[in-house]
Amino acid sequence: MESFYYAAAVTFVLLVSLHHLLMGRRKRLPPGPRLAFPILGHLPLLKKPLQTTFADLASRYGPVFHLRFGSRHAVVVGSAAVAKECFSGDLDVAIANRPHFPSVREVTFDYTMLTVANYGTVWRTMRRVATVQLLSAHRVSIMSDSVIARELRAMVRRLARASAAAPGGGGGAIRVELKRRLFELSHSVLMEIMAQTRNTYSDDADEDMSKEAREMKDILEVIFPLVGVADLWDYLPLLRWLDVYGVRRKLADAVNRRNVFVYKMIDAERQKLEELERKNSEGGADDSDEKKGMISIMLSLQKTEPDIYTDAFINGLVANLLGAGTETTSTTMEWTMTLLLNHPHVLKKAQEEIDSIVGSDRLVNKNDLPHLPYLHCVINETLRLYPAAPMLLPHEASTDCKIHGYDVPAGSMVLVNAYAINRDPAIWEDPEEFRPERFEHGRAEGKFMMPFGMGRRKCPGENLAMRTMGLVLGVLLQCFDWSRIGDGEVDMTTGTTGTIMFKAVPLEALCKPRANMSALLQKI
Ligand code: HEM
Repeated sequence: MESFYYAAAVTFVLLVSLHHLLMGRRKRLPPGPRLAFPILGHLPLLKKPLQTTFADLASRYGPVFHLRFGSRHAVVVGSAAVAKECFSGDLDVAIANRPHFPSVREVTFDYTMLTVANYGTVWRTMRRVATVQLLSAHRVSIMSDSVIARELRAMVRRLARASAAAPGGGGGAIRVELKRRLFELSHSVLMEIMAQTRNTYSDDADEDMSKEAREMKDILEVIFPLVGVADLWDYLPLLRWLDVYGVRRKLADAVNRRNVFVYKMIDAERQKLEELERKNSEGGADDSDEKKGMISIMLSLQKTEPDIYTDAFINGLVANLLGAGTETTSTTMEWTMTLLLNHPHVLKKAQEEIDSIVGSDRLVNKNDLPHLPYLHCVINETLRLYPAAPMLLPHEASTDCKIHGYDVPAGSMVLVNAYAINRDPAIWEDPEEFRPERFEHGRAEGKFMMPFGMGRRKCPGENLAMRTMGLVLGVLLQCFDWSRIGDGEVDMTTGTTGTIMFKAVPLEALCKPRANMSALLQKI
């Protein structure tokens, strides 16, 4: 009997070893560095920012390589051809999930937000509401004439007033921290579209941000740097149990503040909706969806489908869009202005185009944008060099699949290095140079870049972002002259934390109303 147990145990061990051996043989993972640490895998070897480290690794291991992030497989894609393969056909679906990290869980109500939800019903419903009610071409077009134009006028007015109040008789150059103004604008546009709420401003000419935008910026400045794909806190349970670095505490505090902020918006909308319904029952109100904000529309849907449109669902979607829409758009505009300051001839050429097409009797509006091709080239060139999400958002394989002929096991994280793809020397001549002319006269047609991603999880806010950036940059260049503070070039160092490529040092610039615009600026 004893020998029977012994034989059974040996057979079992042999079968398990054979299975591992065969599986190991059959799996052909992409190449990658051999040296890895126990438990942590390659994590300690990765210098930040990751996009440049990954570009170096791609030159050694090829367009798709394999790393271990803790016990997780990570596959990094670094060429246009493989990225296109990833985001078409069945593979696009197979890698449409998002990896789940403890830090992300802290800020996304258990991964139920649009940006981080797995590919499935919740994601589909959120994406549909966001696309139809906020980000469709039709909505964006209506918003351009109303909300965006109004907020932009307010921004120009504040800058002109601050300049008029400048020491030495006014009208001179003032020092402006641009990111704050650009964040304020992106934020107030989204707030108005979602809740038809105007931000609270004091009359102080020096105030560059509303109370609400300041609060949201503070919240996002805590959250974004703590939510990345390769942070030790996410991989080492001990760090989390002891809450080393205070990550959990900081995230919980930021989420509480964000909840207070968003629920206040929702409550205010609920009251407005009740008022509207009361008037409507008396026969006197126009309650068409076109006139409502996104939150009101979801609150109406809540009445018929309460299980789907819960308060948590609405809160999550609003918080998510405020986060996804503000930092990306304002950071891209900050990079654009930085590049323009370091390339004054490009700035001048963009201004000349605006002067000749729009003139100085009115502000740039949405109908002008198709007639300002050089401005469009400037924005495209910025998106190529400084994509706000340089590795998109992380994807995850829901099933075993193949990328570029290599095996990618289910559960692997798939990272696409858009930053490196956009600078691929095989596609772009002198790829590191800022040269908007490369997009002129259809010259870049057929060339590939992916600042907004591709496939099912592609950014749904591209329309709104492109329209906002066109109008804001167009008006800022039309109304003001911009110059650097000091003689040297503006620093281009990128931040190293989180998934958004911030400018390490916020841009400050000198801003002076243009002489040909003084009559219009006084009327605004
Ligand atoms: C210059 C501005 C922007 C850039 C460069 C940008 C870029 C991106 C990228 C690269 C992704 C990830 C795609 C992927 O994972 O494959 C993404 C996702 C997303 N973006 Fe944007 N974005 C911008 C503006 C906006 C705006 C204005 C909004 C909305 C108000 C928005 C909402 C979202 C959402 C909700 C997702 C997640 C989509 C999903 O997972 O299904 N973005 N964006």
